[in-house]
Amino acid sequence: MHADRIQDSPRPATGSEKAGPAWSREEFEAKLRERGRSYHIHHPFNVMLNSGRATPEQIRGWVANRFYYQIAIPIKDAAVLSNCPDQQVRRGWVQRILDHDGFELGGIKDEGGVEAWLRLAEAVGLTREEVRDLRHVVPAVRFAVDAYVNFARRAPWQEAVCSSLTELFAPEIHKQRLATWPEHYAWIEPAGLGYFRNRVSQARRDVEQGLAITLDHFDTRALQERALEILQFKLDILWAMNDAMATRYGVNGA
Ligand SMILES: O=C(O)c1cc(C(=O)O)c2c(n1)C(=O)C(=O)c1cc(C(=O)O)[nH]c1-2
Repeated sequence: MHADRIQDSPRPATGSEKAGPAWSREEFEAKLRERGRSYHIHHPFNVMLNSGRATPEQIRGWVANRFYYQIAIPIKDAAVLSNCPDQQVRRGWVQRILDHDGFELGGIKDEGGVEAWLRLAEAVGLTREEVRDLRHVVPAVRFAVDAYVNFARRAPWQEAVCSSLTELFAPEIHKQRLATWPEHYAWIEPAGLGYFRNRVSQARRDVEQGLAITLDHFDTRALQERALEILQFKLDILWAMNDAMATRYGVNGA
């Protein structure tokens, strides 16, 4: 992981000649998207889950461990808000907290993503209690997730925004689950997959905002390279979570 380098390195010089000229917005966006090659969609543990080779125990292990990520996301987003002096950005960003924590306002009620994840947990045969008390969360998953929250607390808010850009690649992984799980895991109640359905459109909207901020802020070559490093740090967090789950629950061969 690159956490130490990201958190403790000095800020890069802006406009440094050594770094070369800034990439155009299109080139920069393409470089960010290229990093999708190290998204956890390619991790052997995830490939196992989505190709139908996982046992119920492995699926339960994944759902229970991922819950720790789910509850960390709104805390991470609150950290971004707390560091951000731009009202317009906060107005957009606050939606992410509502997406996960839910809300009840003017007669409209949305239970939110954390609740949807608990429904997924029940659909795969876990109790809400054993998920909420985090008894199944393996230490390295906890450390990886905590590294993300701590980064968002300590980094300039634009860097924390940039670190959310793994969401560029998330609609694909959610769509993959929706396409493969009902066929491979008929024992899972389909209503339990609602979380993945909701996230396809929510992630697209998140990415629109996160990408616009990143393309605007990281506008020298040195800053653009730093943005790539931050994105890689976050990709590594997701990869490390999968490594930890693979170690605990095993990976079945093809
Ligand atoms: O299931 C996944 O593979 C996956 C990955 C990611 C991601 O790329 O960080 C997120 C989500 N799901 C997700 O559901 C979600 O709400 C989310 C928020 C964020 C973020 O960094 O702010 N990432 C993700």
